[in-house]
Amino acid sequence: MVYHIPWIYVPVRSALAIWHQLTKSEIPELAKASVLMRDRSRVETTIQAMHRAGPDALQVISDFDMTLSRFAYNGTRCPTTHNILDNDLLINDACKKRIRELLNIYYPIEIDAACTVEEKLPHMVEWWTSVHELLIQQKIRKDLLALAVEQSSAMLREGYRVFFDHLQQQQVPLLIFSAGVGDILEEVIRQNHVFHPNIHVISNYMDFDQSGELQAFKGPLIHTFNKREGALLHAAHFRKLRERPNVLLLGDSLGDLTMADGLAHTQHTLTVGFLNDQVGERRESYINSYDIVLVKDETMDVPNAILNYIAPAPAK
Ligand SMILES: Nc1ccn([C@@H]2O[C@H](COP(=O)(O)O)[C@@H](O)[C@H]2O)c(=O)n1
Repeated sequence: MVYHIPWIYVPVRSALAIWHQLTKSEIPELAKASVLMRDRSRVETTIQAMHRAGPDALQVISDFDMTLSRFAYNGTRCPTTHNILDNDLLINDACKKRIRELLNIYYPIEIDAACTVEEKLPHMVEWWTSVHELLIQQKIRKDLLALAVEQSSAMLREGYRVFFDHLQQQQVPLLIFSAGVGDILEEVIRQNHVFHPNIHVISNYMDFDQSGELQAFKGPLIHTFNKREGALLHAAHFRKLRERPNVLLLGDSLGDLTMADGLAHTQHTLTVGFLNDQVGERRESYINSYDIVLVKDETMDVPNAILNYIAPAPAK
């Protein structure tokens, strides 16, 4: 005969219900329509563990283009850091035309859900290399970069100030790991007044000659799908942060998931992926790869709410 012991099962059930309720009430943003999760329980358990460990155990690693910066505003695409260079101040019409042709050839490959990373790799190297060579031929002037950023329609995601300021106040290190152009991304965050001392940038930096003209790009090329190699090359940076084993990782490409590969030891990692483009085709792979997927969400609401729970601002 099987006896049901309700006083065992009922409390377990209600404990689970309270658990879900707790996270829902602490982070109601997770119930936004734009949020998709493959395994809500894993997300909740990870967030709770990171909350218990607190801000001193945390570091944030984020991609820049289309992750911290907006993908679109009022239905119009916002520029990437490379696209910001598409300005009469910096390059001539023939160069603009060629860079746009290359974008039309290679961007569809970058986001093609039917293509493997291995298949994409040579194309990404070709794209970045060709564009950088074109930019070098233009002898872009360093002193005009700030003006080009000012004249561009680049925008950081809604809620960016809370994100940057909160991390700075809580002294949580923010690594911005970008396959874009480092000089430009720094200028974008500087002009938005959020280039705080807790920020470290790994990116493609321009090398200017003595007269201030672009002569090369520094260091090994970083493209969307080789961030793992880039992370391993910057082992010294990651070693400095070994006392912070919990990682909040933000990206917009599956390649961004390797940005934390330079860390020797991690305890808890929560990955948040912005799915901006080709949503239908890429939804499944994003849900299978990121813990939280934000579909066509131009805000920092969810990362901000998670950070506010993991690393709450001290009560005033
Ligand atoms: N010539 C190029 C090359 C790349 N892009 C885009 O920039 C993004 C940079 O990568 P993040 O790691 O910062 O996301 C990438 O997604 C490319 O689509 C470009 O616009 N022009």
